[in-house]
Amino acid sequence: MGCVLGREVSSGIVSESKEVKNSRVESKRKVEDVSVTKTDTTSSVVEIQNEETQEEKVDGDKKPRGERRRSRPNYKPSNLPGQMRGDQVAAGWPPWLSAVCGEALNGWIPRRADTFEKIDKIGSGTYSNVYKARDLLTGKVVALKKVRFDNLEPESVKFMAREIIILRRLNHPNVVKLEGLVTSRMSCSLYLVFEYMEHDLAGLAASPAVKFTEAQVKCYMHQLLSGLEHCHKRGVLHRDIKGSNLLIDNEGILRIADFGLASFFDPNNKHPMTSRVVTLWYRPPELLLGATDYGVSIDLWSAGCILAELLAGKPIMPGRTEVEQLHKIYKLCGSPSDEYWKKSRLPNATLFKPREPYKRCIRETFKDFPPSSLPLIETLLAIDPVERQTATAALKSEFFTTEPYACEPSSLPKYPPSKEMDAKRRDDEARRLRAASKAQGDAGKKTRTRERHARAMPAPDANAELQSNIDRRRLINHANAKSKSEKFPPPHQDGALGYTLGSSHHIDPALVPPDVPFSTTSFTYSKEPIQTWSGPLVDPAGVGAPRRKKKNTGDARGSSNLPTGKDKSRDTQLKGKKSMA
Ligand SMILES: Nc1ncnc2c1ncn2[C@@H]1O[C@H](COP(=O)(O)OP(=O)(O)OP(=O)(O)O)[C@@H](O)[C@H]1O
Repeated sequence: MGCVLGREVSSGIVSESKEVKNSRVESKRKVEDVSVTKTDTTSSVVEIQNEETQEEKVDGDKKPRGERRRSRPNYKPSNLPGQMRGDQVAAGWPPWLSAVCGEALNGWIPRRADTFEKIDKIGSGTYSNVYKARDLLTGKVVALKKVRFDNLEPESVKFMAREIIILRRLNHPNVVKLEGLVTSRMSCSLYLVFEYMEHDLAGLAASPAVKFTEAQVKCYMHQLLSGLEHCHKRGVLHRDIKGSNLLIDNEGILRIADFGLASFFDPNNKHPMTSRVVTLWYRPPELLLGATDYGVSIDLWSAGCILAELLAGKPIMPGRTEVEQLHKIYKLCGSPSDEYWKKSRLPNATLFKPREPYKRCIRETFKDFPPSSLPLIETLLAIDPVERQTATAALKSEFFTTEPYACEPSSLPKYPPSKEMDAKRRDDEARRLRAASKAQGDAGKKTRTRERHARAMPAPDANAELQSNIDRRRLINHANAKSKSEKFPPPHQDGALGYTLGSSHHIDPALVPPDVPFSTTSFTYSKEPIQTWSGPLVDPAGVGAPRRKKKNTGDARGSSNLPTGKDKSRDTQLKGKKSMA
């Protein structure tokens, strides 16, 4: 049975068992800002429990999967003394979880699955499914994020652990709050319990019925920057700020969610971190250029993209590939100054330095925006990360201190459900209708543009093009778990996990869009098979074939051996092959 322990569970945020209370766990370092309540409960059986039970039955008499695969419980922040770990297991936590994030479990006992009633599936992420559910102890509607362990690897477990540890360090009205964890001593499944949020900003922005006023944009941006300010003050970088990760409730409160890519950082004790984070459209230039030494400015860039997007009514830089993304950035924000190239020493600088500098044209492009927004956009979208300043500084900018002031969250309209998932459903429905009407000779062109701009390509898909130095084992492991590995950058490339940096990016010229005027002589060209995170090795014969030279067109500057139409279609096929696997 899923919940073998069958002990008392909490009704609220946290519950505390006798055992935990009496143990040394209690006397050890407490996670900040966690209130502890004690409740006695009974339980009733619901669907979630069945799911969990099934999983454990599959494992039969073997150890739970989490335990079996816990080959390297070496996640530093959680290396609890054995006694404490024992106490946590006695309190009902599975050993594998205690091993990787014991610190974050202190003061909590696991909630039982049978104390929740699943209502609906509301989202599905890279490594999780999210359900709307009712907490049977409180009657409150919550969101349950079920972490998928179908492809359990120590790395995935560590990333999940990091998310939990980070979430428990944060406590702010504009940051989603982890209210508890559902698991049991014998279970290898895990649900994160969150307050239920009805909307997300991407869904609202994509809704044809919604057009934000300046005061409303200020209200959302103020909340976003306040949440970011809190994260940054607590040494947390979010690393995936985008509309679909900004949840909004019916009271207009915005909370930053999805800390799956977040990491701790300490400006005084820097470690190299992976540059393969942040969804492409919101990714700052330094990450595209391979920076591994970065800080809060990466989140501020994303916030700048969101501010401009809310005012423009559509994403401002919807690149399809990393190269195209960088090109869009250069066209809007200008290319880096010589001084910046020199001081930044970015790994991909020589690959992406344009032959001619690009002029910055933010003010011209956004001339219809409220004048007070332009200095803030200029700051947040500065090419040099240092110039982006901080969330605290942004909150003091004239955008927020001039009329019309930010409206009160409670005065925001009550929107119908508008999750990104709802937008997807709308798109699917529109597509279905279009297909039907096309058959009658009427292709609904109007909705198409909006639909195409409505969602950012997730970081994983966008990144797939540049993965070449990934070890084969991970590659095969991830072939069936689309984009998961991108969500979980390899720990050996992420200083946040205490590993040293590993491979660097290899750029395949075949993947450069034809309108990008970078010097292709600076692209490395390899006959080695392209490896990606999201699929198997491609046919080396196809990849290594010599390319024909092609004349540059459009605004491309200088000669290029960028792919021809034929090359491109072959590359597209190759890419298709990769992602299909
Ligand atoms: N507290 C919540 N209330 C309501 N819906 C939520 C909540 N948390 C998450 N969701 C929904 O579930 C989706 C996936 O959640 P989340 O982004 O945390 O998972 P993920 O696996 O990290 O996803 P991704 O790969 O998209 O980053 C969200 O886009 C959102 O629509």
